[in-house]
Amino acid sequence: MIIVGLTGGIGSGKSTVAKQFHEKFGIPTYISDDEAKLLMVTSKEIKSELTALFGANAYREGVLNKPFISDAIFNNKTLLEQMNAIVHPRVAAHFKLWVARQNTPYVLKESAILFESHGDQVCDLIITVTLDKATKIKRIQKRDQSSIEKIESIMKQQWTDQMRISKSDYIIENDTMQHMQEQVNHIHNTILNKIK
Ligand SMILES: CC(C)(COP(=O)(O)OP(=O)(O)OC[C@H]1O[C@@H](n2cnc3c(N)ncnc32)[C@H](O)[C@@H]1O)[C@@H](O)C(=O)NCCC(=O)NCCS
Ligand SMILES: Nc1ncnc2c1ncn2[C@@H]1O[C@H](COP(=O)(O)OP(=O)(O)OP(=O)(O)O)[C@@H](O)[C@H]1O
Repeated sequence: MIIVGLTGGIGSGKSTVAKQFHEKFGIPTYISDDEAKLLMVTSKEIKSELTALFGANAYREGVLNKPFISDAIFNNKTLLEQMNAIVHPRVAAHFKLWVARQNTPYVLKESAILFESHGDQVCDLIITVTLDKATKIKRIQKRDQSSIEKIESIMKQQWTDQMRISKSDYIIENDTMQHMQEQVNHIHNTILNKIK
């Protein structure tokens, strides 16, 4: 079995693309952000280390205090890196266990920060989802009413599309659903042929 990384900046459409691979072709998809968030509330070690890093406000009644953490990290690279150093090694270990349970020709590991977190090192192939900045912002705001300032501060902490593209095997331009689906079909068939 091979591991295919699926990355792209905030709002590029990674989750939507991952859903296509899963629903159309039954490819197991590991959504790193969802798994990270789950581990951040279920792992005693992560909870205590995040509480030591951010203080008692990190959690409210056992629930991650997202607005507080978001405000703290997205304008503070050092703090972001400290949080990542607590969370990401645990996500990597969890991913390894998950992969061992799968039984398909390939699996997808979806992460906005695949390269930044060095998750690309366990991937055999990498797909980057691209989209122009203005459309990304429009779609994010429609999805979750984030402010432009918040979106821009997150974008600044992530790699650019150019950097991702230079290290990727396949690119999906997510301009329209139909175009995206055509590219997903093509890439799925190409990967299957490659590993035959
Ligand atoms: C910081 C948190 C609490 C902010 O939550 P909030 O609901 O305000 O924002 P949301 O989760 O929608 O994140 C918005 C976007 O930020 C980006 N993002 C999230 N975590 C990170 C990170 N560690 N580094 C860079 N970008 C990130 C993603 O593109 C994400 O879609 C939350 O994102 C979180 O718990 N992040 C840690 C988990 C993680 O590292 N995920 C990244 C992929 S593994
Ligand atoms: N081709 C498309 N046409 C129109 N809307 C789309 C398309 N692809 C995705 N979207 C919408 O754009 C928004 C962002 O997509 P999605 O949540 O998949 O992005 P993401 O890259 O996973 O984002 P994040 O990094 O923030 O988690 C969603 O509301 C989604 O429904």
